[in-house]
Amino acid sequence: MFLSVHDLTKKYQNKTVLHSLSFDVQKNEILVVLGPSGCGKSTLLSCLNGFTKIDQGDIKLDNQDITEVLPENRDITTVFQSYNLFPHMNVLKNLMYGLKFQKISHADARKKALQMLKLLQMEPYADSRIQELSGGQQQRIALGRGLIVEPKLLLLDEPFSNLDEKLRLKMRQELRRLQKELNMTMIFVTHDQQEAFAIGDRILLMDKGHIQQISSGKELYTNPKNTFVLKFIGETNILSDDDYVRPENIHLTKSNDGQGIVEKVFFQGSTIDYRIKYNGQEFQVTCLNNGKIFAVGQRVRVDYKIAQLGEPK
Ligand SMILES: Nc1ncnc2c1ncn2[C@@H]1O[C@H](COP(=O)(O)OP(=O)(O)OP(=O)(O)O)[C@@H](O)[C@H]1O
Repeated sequence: MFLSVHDLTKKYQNKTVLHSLSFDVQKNEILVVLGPSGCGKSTLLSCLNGFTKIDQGDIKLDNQDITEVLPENRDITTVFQSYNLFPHMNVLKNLMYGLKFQKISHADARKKALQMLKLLQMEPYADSRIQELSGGQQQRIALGRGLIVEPKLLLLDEPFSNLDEKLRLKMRQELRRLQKELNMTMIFVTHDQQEAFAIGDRILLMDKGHIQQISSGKELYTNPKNTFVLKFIGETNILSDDDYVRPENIHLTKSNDGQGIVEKVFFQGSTIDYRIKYNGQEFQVTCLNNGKIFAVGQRVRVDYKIAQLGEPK
């Protein structure tokens, strides 16, 4: 395994915030760390890059035990939500800055920075001042500064959360493109599950410093291991301790003697969400908008197949 984390434990005073985490990351993989606010995502990154000392466990990167290695010698770079760009340097110089600590000539550093600008599709901005760039452009340069040093591992801590929705979607695709072109290994932290699905080869879902599940996004959604995963990922109708049905897996048919009653209609554009009262329980249902929209008070037949926790649907 390229990155191997074993039994990683972190305590602040007497409070354990990371509980014996063990996981691997393959070379050229993007692992997304997902979880609610305060679950320990940033602390985990900080333990990996070495800025936070761990209490227990070990970390191996590319066959080297880096548990006790100083941050600057770990060959790991972190890109943060705040861009941390230098306002007094132009775009090209900001990119070249990352190479300052590598033993390469000024001319080669400049050449590499120009190549990176090309890869980022920002060639016209080489001489621009940082303040002249939009938020998305600044984020792209911050990403470029992390990528240019070609670290063994690139850590990204909610890098797109300052961007508007449209730009965020674009940057997700951009990141995947850059990762493929540069063959990078990345760990990407987010609390946004759509972002996790879009970016991650696999997702490590965490809660209160414990790993709840590590798998592909599809597996996380269709085969949640426990109630936390089930409730955290997507919407769901819980029927009993282990039984549930996802809103899109409920089929409604107009029927005057149907046992379900439409209580609320939420028009979403391409889909329509309904709240249905059926069998003494409220159900959330998502239907494709095929032009036939049920009205509030309509009686409907309700069909679904029950899914069970921990079992493939
Ligand atoms: N320096 C510190 N001293 C004490 N407790 C800390 C410190 N840093 C983090 N914590 C605690 O560790 C836990 C995990 O925090 P962390 O910032 O890693 O969570 P997170 O998942 O990144 O949250 P968010 O999504 O809100 O950024 C929290 O309970 C936090 O209060």
